[in-house]
Amino acid sequence: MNGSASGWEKRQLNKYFFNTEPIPRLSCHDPLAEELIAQEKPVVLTDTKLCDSALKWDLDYLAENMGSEKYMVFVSKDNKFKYYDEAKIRQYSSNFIPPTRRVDMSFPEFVRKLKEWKEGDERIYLQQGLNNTVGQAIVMDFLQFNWEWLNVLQKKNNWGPLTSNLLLVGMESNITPVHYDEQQNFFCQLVGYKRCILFAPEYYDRLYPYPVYHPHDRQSQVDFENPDFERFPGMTHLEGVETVLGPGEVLHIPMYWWHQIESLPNRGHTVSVNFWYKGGPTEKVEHPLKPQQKLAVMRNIEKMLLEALKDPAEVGPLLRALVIGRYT
Ligand SMILES: CC1(C)c2ccccc2-c2ccc(C[C@@H](CC(=O)O)C(=O)C(=O)O)cc21
Ligand SMILES: [Zn+2]
Repeated sequence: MNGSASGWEKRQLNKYFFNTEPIPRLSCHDPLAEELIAQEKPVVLTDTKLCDSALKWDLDYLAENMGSEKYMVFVSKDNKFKYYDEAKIRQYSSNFIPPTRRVDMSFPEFVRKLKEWKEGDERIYLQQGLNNTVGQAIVMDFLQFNWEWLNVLQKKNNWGPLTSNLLLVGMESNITPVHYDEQQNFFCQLVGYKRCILFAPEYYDRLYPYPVYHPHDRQSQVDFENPDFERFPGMTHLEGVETVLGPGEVLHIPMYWWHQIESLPNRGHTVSVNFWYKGGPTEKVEHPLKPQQKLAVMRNIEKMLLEALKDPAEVGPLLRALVIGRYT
């Protein structure tokens, strides 16, 4: 199954309160594909062969070849794996309780836990940067990725350097809640199926990101399964795009685009690799600014105000005094 989930498969997906349109699915040879990437719009590329050498990365192969290193595994009491910035926990005065905890374990140990898992147990999600500590066979597969295709796109779009490749091995039904990243992302699905729901960057006024100083910076405060429309009224106008990504398919998640990623229920564990690139420099600033640029401006204002006021509790009142009755 991929992309246009058929009837019974659609019923398998969580039903949310917002509508979505399908993300275009194109061949990487279709000029429209590169056009959408240049316009910073999401697109599924069905035939890049980007990670074909890794389509064999099933649990046994990875356990066999991921060396005896310990890998970063997140553990959650429910099926949500919300990112949090450990560095910000210390600065953030109030008592922040991390929603997941980090455990380091060897790959064979991770596979055993996956296979022994039963309803009610904590869920696990392996997230590990691909680096030279992984086994020789994995490095060989990695070197056979379709780098020339990626390098051409990187140059055409004037992106910065590739900063990291994350290897992700998750359980069916695991959810990474809606958030944005400040990098361009090519997201490759290798094993299993992931539902990817995306929202345009201008929806920052409908997805209510946490304050920048909060450990959950860049995450939405909204819980799609339990939406609080009183607290977050902008959600009622939310509209997204989505796709179900299958093995061998690549989704471009443009920088600042919100995304929620769900390993499909009852379709087995998932293996993905992502490619994060720094965004390119902004040549000449044109007005009106793009939503992505406005988001960057708002993040800088928050940081400056915090630097000036020190106490996060003073930021809201000052911004209200600045805006209400004057800019509203
Ligand atoms: C949830 C998790 C494991 C995590 C925990 C703690 C710190 C960071 C992260 C982190 C970062 C990226 C992903 C991959 C992907 C989402 C997905 O595929 O689930 C995604 O959002 C992207 O590629 O941009 C997943 C995670
Ligand atoms: Zn992300």
